[in-house]
Amino acid sequence: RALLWEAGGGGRAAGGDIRLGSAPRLALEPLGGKREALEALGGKREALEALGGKREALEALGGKREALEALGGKREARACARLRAAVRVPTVSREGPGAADEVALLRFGRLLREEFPAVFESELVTHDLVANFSHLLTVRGADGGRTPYMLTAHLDVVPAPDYGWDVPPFSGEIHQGYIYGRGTIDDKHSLMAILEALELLLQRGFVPQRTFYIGIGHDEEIGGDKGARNIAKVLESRGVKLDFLLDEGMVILDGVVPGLQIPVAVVGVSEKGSLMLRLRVRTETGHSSMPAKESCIGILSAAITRLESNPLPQQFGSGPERALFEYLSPQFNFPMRVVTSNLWLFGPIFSWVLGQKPTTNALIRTTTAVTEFHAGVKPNVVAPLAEATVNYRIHPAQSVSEVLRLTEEIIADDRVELEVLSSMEPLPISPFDESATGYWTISKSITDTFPDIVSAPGLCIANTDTRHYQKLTSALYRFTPVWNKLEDIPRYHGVNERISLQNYKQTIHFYFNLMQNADQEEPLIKHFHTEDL
Ligand SMILES: CCCCCCCC/C=C\CCCCCCCC(=O)N[C@@H](Cc1c[nH]c2ccccc12)C(=O)O
Ligand SMILES: [Zn+2]
Ligand SMILES: [Zn+2]
Repeated sequence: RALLWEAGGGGRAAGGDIRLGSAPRLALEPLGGKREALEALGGKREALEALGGKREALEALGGKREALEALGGKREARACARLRAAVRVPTVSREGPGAADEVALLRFGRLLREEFPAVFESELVTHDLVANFSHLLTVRGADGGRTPYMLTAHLDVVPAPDYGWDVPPFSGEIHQGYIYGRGTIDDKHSLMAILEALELLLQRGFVPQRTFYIGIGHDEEIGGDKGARNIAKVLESRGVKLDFLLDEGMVILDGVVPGLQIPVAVVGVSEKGSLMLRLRVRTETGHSSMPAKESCIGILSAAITRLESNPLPQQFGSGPERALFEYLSPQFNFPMRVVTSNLWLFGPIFSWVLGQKPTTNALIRTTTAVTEFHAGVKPNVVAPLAEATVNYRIHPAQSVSEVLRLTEEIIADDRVELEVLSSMEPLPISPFDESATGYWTISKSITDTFPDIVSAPGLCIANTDTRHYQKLTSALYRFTPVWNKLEDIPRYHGVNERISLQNYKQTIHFYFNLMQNADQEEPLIKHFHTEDL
């Protein structure tokens, strides 16, 4: 069937080729494959209509030939279309009971089955649906004697109100060489890239030596208690032990680490703990013409001010952040190289420097974030109740109970009640020494994909599903190869979340390399190379 693509609207012609108004060749050449490319754009006529016309479509591609070259060919164009389709399914997780969009979750499951036929129809692959919406894939290896490993990702996303976005957050639009939308870096890029890599390898006749699992949770953004927790239980009930597990987490940082001249891929070998604390003050209510000296709002505000002006003590040197800077030391510019190679001497001053910016401050201490404040009922009523939420992310050198004790000391006011909403201790440090095969498999796959960057172990400052898998392995790693400049960091859970076409292609290559590297005993040799893709 042919498509008619006229300026100002689409329509289907009775026969013939794709028609593109006044400049057909110009548009078709960069598309490099007519129908396939248009299909790759995500659904023929609908996609073109969504793109809104010839000029808009080309603009959406962000520079015609350049954008398609960035995609690198039909295969990449299809992969890109699949990620865009994934973004268009609004698998939003919200706090509270019954808040999951079950229709979207089911639709997403169907999308995976339809888009990755080689995976879902392979005799090597078993698919388990877990807790209705999560997925566990078992890819059976030829050598049953080798310890399996696991890749994990999540299919849910945080909410994305339209406000502030350059394009609608669930449109998956391409703009100037980037795919925009909620989930493009957290975490649909990783989930789709894992399946793209497996699909490609299976199409090429790849039979893994060792079994591996792919776990896809559906509620990571609200703690993973249904998805990842039950995937882990299924594996535990089967007696599975893992060599290592790789989940989302840390990323490639370019220009984020002060003084570092080259980009660094930080592999999270530990993860901060978390404490969600409700602060509550109750006072007598009544007519606002006769207020008491202090209101619950004033008392709670003062407590919060004390918490914010007394950050918890820095812990530099007692967690994995030290290893990060020691690994990276040769790559720093002159004064920083001296500092980072003599941390025994410069540790305190370096720690002070790190404490000046939110991104690096998060590495060295338990952070205190006041995230909610509610109080008052009416302008002329003395408020009976003021409540706030504080979210601590706990440095591995501290514990939940220590943070609670310090909070009480800092607030020093019995009128402020504390209620623990949820808590989790920091996760242990996973091995990254020479014998840590998981760490080195990930590290080698980073180097294979990005020859010009360094990788280093570090601390994951946010939380992931990995804690649910602790009974299966003590080698838990957190990394996806998303390339971040400093200005990109607020895109996580923020507006204009996006991934470049080039970076998405690299993400697929990373997992493609990893699935082969994971099979190798020393030396690591691959059969299929990304140049063949
Ligand atoms: C020199 C290094 C500088 C460091 C710079 C750091 C830059 C970090 C860049 C990106 C961070 C990306 C984080 C991605 C993983 C995010 C996972 C996530 O969003 N988790 C949520 C939800 C969550 C999951 N489990 C729990 C448990 C307890 C609380 C919340 C959650 C989150 O962490 O809030
Ligand atoms: Zn995530
Ligand atoms: Zn997230």
